[in-house]
Amino acid sequence: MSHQVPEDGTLLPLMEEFYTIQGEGYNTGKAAYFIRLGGCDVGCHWCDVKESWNADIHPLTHADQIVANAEKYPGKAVVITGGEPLIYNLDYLTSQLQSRGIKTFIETSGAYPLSGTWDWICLSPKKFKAPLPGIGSVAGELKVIVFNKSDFEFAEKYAELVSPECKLYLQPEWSKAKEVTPLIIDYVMAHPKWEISLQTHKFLNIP
Ligand SMILES: C[S@@+](CC[C@H](N)C(=O)[O-])C[C@H]1O[C@@H](n2cnc3c(N)ncnc32)[C@H](O)[C@@H]1O
Ligand SMILES: Nc1nc2[nH]cc(C(=O)O)c2c(=O)[nH]1
Ligand code: SF4
Ligand SMILES: [Mg+2]
Repeated sequence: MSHQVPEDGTLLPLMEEFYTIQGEGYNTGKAAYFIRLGGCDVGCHWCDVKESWNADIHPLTHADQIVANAEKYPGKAVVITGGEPLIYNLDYLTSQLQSRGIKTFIETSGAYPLSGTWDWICLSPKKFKAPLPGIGSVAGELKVIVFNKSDFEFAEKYAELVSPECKLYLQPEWSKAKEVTPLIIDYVMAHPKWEISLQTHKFLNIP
């Protein structure tokens, strides 16, 4: 049975939600409630959450319920991730969160139209399905995953498309970290507009 997700954004396929510490990028170290929506067709072969790809196995959940769950925690920030969260209309969910004083952060590939109102946008572009034009100018951070050395050139291409204030991160692909981390270290020292981002939650053994 395939989901019919209403276009008003009131029902969303929810894979999981958990309170943890943002492990990656600019907001690393901050407590946040994670909302992971199911569904993604970008197809990164190294994706660390392939269980999210099929939206149909994740229950349609009312956005009001998600907001009520998020509100229980003292950390007043949520990270909306997936899957690819921009497959869905996030206007209702984010406006409800913000009206309760909760900051809205998103992790996205940018491959779908931007919806929602955001306090922070992390754009992580992919070779497998390019971001739509426009999201670069509103991203607070660009976080490129480095799987091999061709990804440095890919990263520079997107660095030209983001705003001058956008933070620039290179993050090792987890399974290739042993090989690519030394390359990233050298690259950042030679091109210091870039910073390294590590998936610190995986070292801390937290979700
Ligand atoms: C699982 S994705 C979900 C959000 C969205 N689909 C995206 O790709 O930005 C969350 C973040 O994890 C990164 N990521 C996914 N698999 C990874 C891996 N194997 N190693 C390092 N980062 C990874 C993505 O690039 C993205 O920044
Ligand atoms: N702690 C923690 N930080 C994260 N930052 C981005 C994540 C994601 O999967 O989107 C993630 C995640 O899964 N856990
Ligand atoms: S876009 Fe994100 S969720 Fe989709 S396959 Fe790539 S890393 Fe995984
Ligand atoms: Mg993750």
